[in-house]
Amino acid sequence: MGVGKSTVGALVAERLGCAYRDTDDDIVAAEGRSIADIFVEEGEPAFRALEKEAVRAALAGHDGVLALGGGSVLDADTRALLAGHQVVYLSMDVEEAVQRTGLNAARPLLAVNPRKQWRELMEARRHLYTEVARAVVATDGRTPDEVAQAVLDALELKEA
Ligand SMILES: Nc1ncnc2c1ncn2[C@@H]1O[C@H](COP(=O)(O)OP(=O)(O)O)[C@@H](O)[C@H]1O
Ligand SMILES: O=C(O)C1=C[C@@H](OP(=O)(O)O)[C@@H](O)[C@H](O)C1
Ligand SMILES: [Mg+2]
Repeated sequence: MGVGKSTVGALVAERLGCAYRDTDDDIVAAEGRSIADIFVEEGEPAFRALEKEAVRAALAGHDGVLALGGGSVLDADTRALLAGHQVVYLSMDVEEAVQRTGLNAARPLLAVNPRKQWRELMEARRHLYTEVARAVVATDGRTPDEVAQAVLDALELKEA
């Protein structure tokens, strides 16, 4: 969460001259309400069910760069679907995470004690990110443009 998947995903798509899509945006558009509202009104399991279908639909119907929500890898079927794709795991340390997400209420899982929540989420998820990733790109101290270039380099892709 907050590592720059959405920001860098759009930059990578621009450089490759291909389409960009973000499953969180798809969910918000389909539901007509924010991620935070979905969490509050329906709870996390309901959000995860929407997310699973959003990722499945995007992987089937989109050709280009896809940014996922940070929790999408919690679903085993989603991880299996990702196996055929060029998945990049963007990493950062906790201090960078707190700076990037700040006190932003858009991420309900970090709403209370973001530093502790982020650490705990990463401890639970790190192995899943590593499992699905073809490449790991560290983002600490790098601008979004530098991260986008590092992603292209890691996947050995050339700018269009
Ligand atoms: N490399 C970076 N350096 C500094 N800030 C960044 C970087 N990448 C993204 N950000 C900022 O961090 C915040 C979270 O980025 P976002 O792309 O929404 O992350 P994610 O989709 O992974 O949650 C945004 O305010 C964004 O502008
Ligand atoms: O990691 C998570 O569980 C979440 C990450 C968010 O997306 P970003 O990773 O784009 O912030 C969003 O899907 C939701 O708030 C839950
Ligand atoms: Mg995002």
